[in-house]
Amino acid sequence: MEPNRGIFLCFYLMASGNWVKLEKTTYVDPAGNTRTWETVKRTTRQNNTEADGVGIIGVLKRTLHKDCMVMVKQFRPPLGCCTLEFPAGLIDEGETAEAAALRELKEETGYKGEVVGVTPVTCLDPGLSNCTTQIVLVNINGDDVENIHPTQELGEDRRFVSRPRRR
Ligand SMILES: Nc1nc(=O)[nH]c2c1ncn2[C@H]1C[C@H](O)[C@@H](COP(=O)(O)OP(=O)(O)O)O1
Repeated sequence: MEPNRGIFLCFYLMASGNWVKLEKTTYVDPAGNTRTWETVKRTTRQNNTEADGVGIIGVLKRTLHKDCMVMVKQFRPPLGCCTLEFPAGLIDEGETAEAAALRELKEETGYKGEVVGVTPVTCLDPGLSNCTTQIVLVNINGDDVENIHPTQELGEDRRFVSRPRRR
């Protein structure tokens, strides 16, 4: 993202919940016109961090196997269905993006990884939200005994449970 932050005049709170809030942002555009924008913000962003969360590209490396990308299938209430996603999650108080990535990878996939790279802060939906993410590249040693039988530690509300097919 560019360092130029524009000129914000005020933020009018339209609605607020435990996790997100909706604001009307009054700002001056590059042509000098005063305008408004409806903006969604997370209420959970920690102090001293520019990123709300991390997305994790986890590469599973095993002897005599091709490298695999690790993805998680989980129920997502905003969509009302399950999605196949890169592991991801919010950064906790006092946590670095690297530490959040290793913690979330373990929670969501059961794998223990090693960070090999981190992107600058990115925004995936800047027309809607100021929500920001850092993508963390993680190698997973699939030959490591800790990674032979990984167990997901996702909350019950987000776990994907496969049901028997109807006949
Ligand atoms: N927008 C949200 N609404 C909620 O009602 N609850 C939410 C929102 N965003 C996050 N959460 C909750 C759900 C989880 O219990 C925790 C942690 O989520 P995390 O794993 O860090 O992030 P995601 O993978 O992006 O859900 O927060």
